This record gives sequence, structure tokens and C-alpha cells, in this order.
Amino acid sequence: MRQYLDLCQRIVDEGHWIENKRTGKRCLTVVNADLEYNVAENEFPLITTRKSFWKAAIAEFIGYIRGYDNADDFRKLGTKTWDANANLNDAWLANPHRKGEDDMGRVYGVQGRTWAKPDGGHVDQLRKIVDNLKQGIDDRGEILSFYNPGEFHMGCLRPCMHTHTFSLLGDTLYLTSYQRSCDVPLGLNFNQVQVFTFLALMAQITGNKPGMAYHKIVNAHIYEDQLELMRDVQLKREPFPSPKLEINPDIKSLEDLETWVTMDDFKVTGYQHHDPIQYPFSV
Ligand SMILES: Nc1nc(=O)c2c([nH]1)NC[C@@H]1CN(c3ccc(C(=O)N[C@@H](CCC(=O)O)C(=O)O)cc3)CN21
Ligand SMILES: O=c1ccn([C@H]2C[C@H](O)[C@@H](COP(=O)(O)O)O2)c(=O)[nH]1
Repeated sequence: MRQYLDLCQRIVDEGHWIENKRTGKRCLTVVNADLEYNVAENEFPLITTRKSFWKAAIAEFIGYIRGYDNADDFRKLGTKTWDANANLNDAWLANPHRKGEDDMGRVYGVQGRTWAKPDGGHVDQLRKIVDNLKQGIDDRGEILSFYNPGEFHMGCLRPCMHTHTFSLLGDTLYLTSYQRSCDVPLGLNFNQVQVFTFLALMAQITGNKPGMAYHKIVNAHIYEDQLELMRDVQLKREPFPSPKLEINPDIKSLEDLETWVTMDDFKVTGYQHHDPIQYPFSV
């Protein structure tokens, strides 16, 4: 939690004001941030200086694992986070590739599970990683990439957390996740939970022990309309100790994640937090 607050403070103290064309807003911005989460010790990196809707964050990631391309499927799992990007962004609404209400196009999990091959057919990147890690194999290329520039025009948003690399040392599993663009008040609150939970889940379904998760962020920003709440409210609060994440031990395979898992299979214990803060969201 301290590292999150340190990054927020660093943006407030050292950030540069950068115009963003896509949203029409200015962002206070720094470049390069490295965060680490101790999954081995179950130090769940949930923000405590405001109430965090962690179930929505996990739901979003399960949707990526399932390869969802529709905001309605995300809502059914328990998160509305894709409603705005699927239905309120003018450029996407005018895009001929948009298949209708709630369509997100070829983003995130679509690339992760069905990356189109130029010679026909698809690559299921996640399946290959799970199969290898289950056999104790790390071929130094256990990489899940959502970043497909050849299909950016077919999706509502380029992926922000775009690459996840798994590494095995003996039977301890590590994850390094890369993020090109980070809305620190809103997005990072979710992304921290997602990186942690992804490693915990992958270790569980491949029969390995979770180690550390490393989260590397390039452009970390606070939108102009979020700054006051961050600087004058959230940063004035003292954090509480990290809570713990409990995952249903019956989740044993990728198929389990694809079929019956719901947000009821995740529990957080010891979550002490300050009052909610509603940050503005930029589409
Ligand atoms: N500007 C922007 N920031 C993001 O973080 C972001 C995007 N766009 N577009 C794609 C996804 C969608 N994500 C989102 C979208 C909404 C919330 C949000 O509104 N969170 C609120 C309430 C969540 C709830 O009630 O479930 C929060 O207080 O965290 C968070 C992440 C993360 N990503
Ligand atoms: O998982 C996510 C997804 C998105 N974001 C944020 C980062 C930016 O503020 C926007 C995306 O805008 P771009 O113009 O495509 O960079 O969404 C996030 O923090 N985490």
C-alpha cells in the first residue's frame, strides 16, 4: 500500500502536465514505476485509503482469461468497467468493426485466447502457458500478450496492461506484468489486484507455489479532474495493514476458470479501509 501512495505523491510532486488528445484532458504524468507484490506471503495489495471494489477488478480479469469481447458478459460476471469504453466513445461508435451494443472488439482476452494467425487459425497463448507450467516447463517465453498493433483498429481501446510473463524457479512461479498507460486513481486500484490474483490463480491451477509479482508501469498519470481528490483527500489518509485474499481451492484448472467460477469463489479477509472516493472517469 505504501508503494501506491508513494507513486501518487511522486506524481503530485514531480509530475508533468501532458495534454491527452483521446480524452481531451490534461494529465499530471510521470514515467517509469516499479511495483512489487508478495503473493507468497499473501500480502494482497488492496488500496485501504479508500474503499476498493476488488470483486469488480477480479471479475474484469476473469473476463480477460475467458476471452470476452462484450461489456454485457463483463457485467454478468460482476463489473461495469467496460460499459463506457464499449458504448460511449465516439470514435468507437463510428468504427465499422463495432458489432453493436456492448461490443468491445478484438481487445485483451480476445488476443490472449484467439490471436489470429496470418495463415489462418488462432493461437491460444494462455492455454500453452498453463500446459507448460503444469509440466514444470518455463521455456523463457511464457508470455501472454494482448498487444496486437495489427488489430488496434478492431477494438475500442488498446490494452493498458498489455503483457504478462511467467517464470518458474523450481516450483515457484513468478509474474512480471507490463503496463503502458496507467490511470493511477482508478485503473491502478484495479490493476494491482489483477496482477496479484493472476499469479495466485496461475500458481494454483498449475500446481506451483506463488512467489513475487512484478508490475512495471511506463506512463503513470492522474487526470486533471482527479487531482484535488487525490492530493487533498486520499493522500491525507493513513493506510491500514494489507488484507488477505482467499481463493476457493476447488479451482484446479483453466477449464474451471472458464466455466463455473464466480466472484463468490474469492474472499477478502481483514479489509480495513477509509470511506469511498468517487473519482471521475475519462472515456
Ligand atoms: N480512463 C480510464 N481509466 C481506466 O482505469 C480504464 C479505462 N479508462 N478504460 C478501460 C478500463 C476500465 N477500467 C475501469 C473502469 C471504471 C472503474 C471505476 O469506475 N471504478 C470505481 C467504481 C467501481 C465499481 O463500483 O465497481 C472505483 O471507485 O474504483 C475502474 C476501472 C480500467 N480501465
Ligand atoms: O487496466 C487498465 C486499463 C486502462 N487504464 C487507463 C489508462 C489510461 O488512462 C486509459 C487508457 O487510455 P489510453 O489513451 O489508451 O492510454 O485507461 C488503466 O489504468 N488500467
